[in-house]
Amino acid sequence: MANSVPPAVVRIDGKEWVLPLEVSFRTVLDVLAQVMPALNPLPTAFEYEDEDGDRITVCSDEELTAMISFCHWRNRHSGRSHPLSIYPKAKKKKNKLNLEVNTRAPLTSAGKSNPSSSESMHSRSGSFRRANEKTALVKLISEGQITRQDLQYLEILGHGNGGTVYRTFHQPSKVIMAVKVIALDATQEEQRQIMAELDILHKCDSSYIIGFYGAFFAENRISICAEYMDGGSLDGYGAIPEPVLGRIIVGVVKGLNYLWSLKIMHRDIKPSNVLVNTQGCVKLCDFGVSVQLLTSLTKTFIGTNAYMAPERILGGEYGIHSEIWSLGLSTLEMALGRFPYLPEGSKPSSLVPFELLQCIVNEKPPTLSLEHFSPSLIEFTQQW
Ligand SMILES: Nc1ncnc2c1ncn2[C@@H]1O[C@H](COP(=O)(O)OP(=O)(O)OP(=O)(O)O)[C@@H](O)[C@H]1O
Repeated sequence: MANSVPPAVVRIDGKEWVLPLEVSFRTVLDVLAQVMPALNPLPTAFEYEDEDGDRITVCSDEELTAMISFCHWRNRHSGRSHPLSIYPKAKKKKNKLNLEVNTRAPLTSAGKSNPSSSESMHSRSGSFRRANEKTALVKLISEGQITRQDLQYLEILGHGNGGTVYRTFHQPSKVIMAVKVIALDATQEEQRQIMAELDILHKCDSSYIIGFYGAFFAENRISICAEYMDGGSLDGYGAIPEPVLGRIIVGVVKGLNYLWSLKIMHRDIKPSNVLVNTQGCVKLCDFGVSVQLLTSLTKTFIGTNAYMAPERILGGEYGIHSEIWSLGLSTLEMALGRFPYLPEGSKPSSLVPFELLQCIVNEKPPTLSLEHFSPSLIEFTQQW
């Protein structure tokens, strides 16, 4: 079938190249190296500018697909083939966990070093990434709701208490996303309320919060479509070295601070709800924006949350102090590589034994030893 959309064309060092169908990221890097033979070191990624002039980094086939979607979108709007300039880029070094660590102060949008936020995990490549996601989001929202027919489930990323998360390809936008499918016992009215409450996620705009693409009900299941994080959740990394952990915690605290500024409580802080990607971004997911969704989930939820603060176990009021407890316990778990109340090698199951809850309520909170950790990390984990 003839395609009426002008093809995607890139401009490399003044030369134009019509991107072949099914072009791979590797091929684009090879072409870059051929067109610009003086490049040293060889590029491992490249950049382009989006419609706001933000630089977007491409370092995978998925990101190349997003760039091509952007070219097509721009061509459709202008009605002509609009070459997109791309620029070679050498990638930063990665650490043992494959997380990119930004050791310099991050750059402001004006490109200057910002000393006041030198603790930030959010590197400039993180902001490129965010702009990339923003383009995808704007495109998705302008093209309407996501439906089941648009989704191609690729693999299971994990199972939680309420549902299953799939790495999923959204055909119309060519975006890879994470779709969480939860079986729910909710009436039509409750479903309508959940959708209305989830709407606030469209307004969340922080580099420390997972991007939200949309949600839909099909039969008695809700599918929540969110940004895919290729590093997964932090429950799978074992003991995280302190310099990396420090930066992760900065990201988590910034994410929580952002949610609290919107009067949203997370309500489920734990390592499996902190996601990372290979760009070095740290983002929070699974926070409780929908009261109705939480209510419907408790109808099917069995077990107890092992990260609950003592006052919550005792039926007291939930507040920021309860979130701080869960943050502290999660920090201990990520530092030790095991749930701090349980002996080495074991994981807290969803069905937490009564003795564990008793222990949380009655015993002194666990601590880190000075032998293995810095005084500042120890002090941080004792702020509950
Ligand atoms: N956006 C995402 N990108 C990549 N992986 C994800 C994403 N969201 C979830 N996952 C993976 O799927 C797993 C299951 O997630 P889910 O939210 O269902 O459960 P959980 O947080 O592990 O447990 P619970 O349901 O008890 O909160 C996570 O542990 C994580 O590894």
